[in-house]
Amino acid sequence: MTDDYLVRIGQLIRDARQHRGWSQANLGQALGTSQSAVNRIERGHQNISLDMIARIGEALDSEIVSLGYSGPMHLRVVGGRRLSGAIDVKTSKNACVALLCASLLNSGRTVLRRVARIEEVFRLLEVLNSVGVRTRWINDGLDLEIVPPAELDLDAMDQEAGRRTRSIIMFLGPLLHRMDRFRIPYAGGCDLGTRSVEPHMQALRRFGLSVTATDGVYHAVVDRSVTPGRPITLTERGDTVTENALLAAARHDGTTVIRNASSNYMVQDLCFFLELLGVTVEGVGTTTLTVHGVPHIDVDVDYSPSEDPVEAMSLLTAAVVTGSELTVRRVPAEFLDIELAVLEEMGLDHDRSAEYAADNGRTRLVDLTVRPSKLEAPIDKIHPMPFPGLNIDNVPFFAAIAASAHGSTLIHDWVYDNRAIYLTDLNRLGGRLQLLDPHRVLVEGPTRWRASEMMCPPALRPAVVVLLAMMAAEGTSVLRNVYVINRGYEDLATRLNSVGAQIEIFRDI
Ligand SMILES: CC(=O)N[C@H]1[C@@H](OP(=O)(O)OP(=O)(O)OC[C@H]2O[C@@H](n3ccc(=O)[nH]c3=O)[C@H](O)[C@@H]2O)O[C@H](CO)[C@@H](O)[C@@H]1O
Ligand SMILES: C=C(OP(=O)(O)O)C(=O)O
Repeated sequence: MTDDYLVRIGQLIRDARQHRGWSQANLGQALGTSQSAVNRIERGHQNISLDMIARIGEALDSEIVSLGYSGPMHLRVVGGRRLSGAIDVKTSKNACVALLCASLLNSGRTVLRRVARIEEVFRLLEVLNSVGVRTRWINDGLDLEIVPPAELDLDAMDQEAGRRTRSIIMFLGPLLHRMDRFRIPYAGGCDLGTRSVEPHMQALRRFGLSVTATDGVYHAVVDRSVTPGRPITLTERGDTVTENALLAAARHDGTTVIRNASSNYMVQDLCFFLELLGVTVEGVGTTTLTVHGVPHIDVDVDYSPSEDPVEAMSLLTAAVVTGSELTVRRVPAEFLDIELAVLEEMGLDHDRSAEYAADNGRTRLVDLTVRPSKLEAPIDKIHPMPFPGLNIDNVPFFAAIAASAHGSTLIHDWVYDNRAIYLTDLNRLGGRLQLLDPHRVLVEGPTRWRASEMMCPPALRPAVVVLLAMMAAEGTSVLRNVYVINRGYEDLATRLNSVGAQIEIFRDI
């Protein structure tokens, strides 16, 4: 291997080690070697065999390099290019995964229109297929047809696929109506620090579900003599917990009141879908949902999930950081109200079209044209709140936007333990972000972005933010192992290229 390769491999190893939170000594110990040997490897001063690379990858739980086409996908970004034209927002990951789980309530055929072809959906489809649900892409791969079997074979479940998504937790609500005992794997998803499932258990206990967790598996038992009775008050106004409670209430023979419910976009999509299944949901868009369930659902149903506000925010951010004029079409503006108000205060020059209805007939969309603007840092901190507050998943995009603005911006992500930390990866690209504590980042702008080569942070939104900053940086950057981006965005590189970006997809060796 040439010295250059040794240096690059060394950098990848250092990145992977730091992402794991390990010191060189920790890695040395795991490999049965010394800290100084690890130091030499990371600086590219030590010849290293493929076998050693594989061992390091295993120790760090990260594929450093891989052989063959199916290895991790990387992006090579030629930055500093202006974007132009128009780009459409796709349907949301978070509604699609909830609707896939909801299809388990129905004995009939479910068709979901324009489902985003993303890894998170693929994982859930693998799980559904493994337990006997027939799914196929129809209409040239645009739409998804789902037909459940009379009996699910949960013992055959693809545990590996299940463990890679947090959404598997939303099997609990539908399954408790189908069987008295069952097992599902622990919920996974982005590495954002501890994410409690306790609120789910607290809500579903009211439907007679008790769960014990051992060896990576939830063992669920249902006591059918237990019914919710009085209103269920959620201890957290979380999205998936609200969805799980809705899924359980949908086939409960009676009325269930859910208080402190999330009224966020994916919950609304689920409510509209449940209505098509014959379930009545009062209070959609509010924090109290009253569900009139139906014990047996056997209908052929056809639903169009709405557009993704977080993807819309990502595309708007792409325009802002590259100083471009870009039209983002099909933006679910009602779920970006605060974000747009803040951007307006910061000085973003933009136009909105008149509103029009999404294909579900309910969600309101607009086309937004963003123009190059001289942005000022916002006076107040950026912080998320459950809807109708600023969307939790949109907070990371404000780090890139704040870095483009004049002045300092405080970003307070109180929600996740790790997500704000990953934003400091922007410093590798010339950003000036100071981590004040695990939840608060101070961003100084404006930024002269510079190209760099780095690993994707293991969290979806920070990873996209890094990609967007690479698009703004003059020169060629490399972003390695972008599975986490593909988890939530369909063909992002190709679609950004269609409006003027230059991003090449490649794999190792
Ligand atoms: C598949 C899906 O839809 N995923 C979304 C969903 O995940 P999900 O519903 O799984 O979110 P979590 O349950 O992990 O909640 C996110 C975090 O917020 C905290 N929390 C939440 C509500 C609350 O009232 N108080 C509180 O403290 C939780 O403890 C947790 O730390 O919602 C998250 C928060 O919007 C989004 O980032 C995810 O994209
Ligand atoms: C945190 C996210 O997703 P998930 O709940 O699927 O991990 C996200 O969409 O940013």
